[in-house]
Amino acid sequence: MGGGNVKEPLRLGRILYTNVWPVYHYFDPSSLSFPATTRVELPAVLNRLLLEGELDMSPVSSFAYGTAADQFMLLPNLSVSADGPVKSILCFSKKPFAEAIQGRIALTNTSATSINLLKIIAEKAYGAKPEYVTCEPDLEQMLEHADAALLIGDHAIRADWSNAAYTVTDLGAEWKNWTGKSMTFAVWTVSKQAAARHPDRIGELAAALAASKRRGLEDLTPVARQAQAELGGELAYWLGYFENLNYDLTAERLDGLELYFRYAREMGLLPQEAGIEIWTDNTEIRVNE
Ligand SMILES: C=C(O[C@@H]1C=C(C(=O)O)C=C[C@H]1O)C(=O)O
Repeated sequence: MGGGNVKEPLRLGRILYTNVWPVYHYFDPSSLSFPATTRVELPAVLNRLLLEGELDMSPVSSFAYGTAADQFMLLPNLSVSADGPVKSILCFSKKPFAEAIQGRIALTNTSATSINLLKIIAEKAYGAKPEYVTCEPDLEQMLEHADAALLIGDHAIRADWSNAAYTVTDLGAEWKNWTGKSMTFAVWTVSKQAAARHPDRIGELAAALAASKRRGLEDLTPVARQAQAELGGELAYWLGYFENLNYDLTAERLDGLELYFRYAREMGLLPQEAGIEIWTDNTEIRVNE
């Protein structure tokens, strides 16, 4: 028997961006056998809420997990990853990328993984020493004061649709060209405390998300139609966008993520080694109360 108060809701987070929709399209928290609340927020907000103990399980920036990996575990086979271009982690510049990143870079305040990925690429791959400023995700304002601007998620997609004049650099593609590896931007992260208190709930939740993802990926058309209805664009764009993303957490994904963590550690962006721990049904010692 799992411990914990049965009336106490499980506090879930969900990323506001479209990129997670294939995982959630057939997920209905009200059909879980236990009460659950959901906060839908930008990644940077979810990162803070999870790290502060305000959420029990949420997809968060993989960088945020890396900052406190000892207190959290990852739900199996879930991520937002790309093996090459990602299409929504985009650096916009007026000059070619290699030149623009020598100057001042405006970083979206909605991200943690991608802003550090850009620092790693700029400094380690290009030997640049840029100046960074953190900004609201508004491309025109960002480029008023900077040589390059990084946007993620729907902010990047919308900016890409309406700003043909800029050089657009896809950081998933940059990472792949440089390292040969995939990049994992977000991971479904559960606090060890919640996993110990409610192992049965976490198991049921992981199964429900896995089932929703399986159905969502089986036929992406309903997901793409909803994205088109809510955000505009072509159906073919959204189908291509979702088909291109990876939602698994295989050995190949972990390999790419571990290299990212290693580089972040080497640059002093991460305070400590981040060992990756995956939740399984029997990870936790179950406390009988
Ligand atoms: C692919 C994406 O992945 C994301 C990037 C994140 C980050 O940079 O911290 C966090 C969550 C994901 O939404 C995207 O937002 O475009």
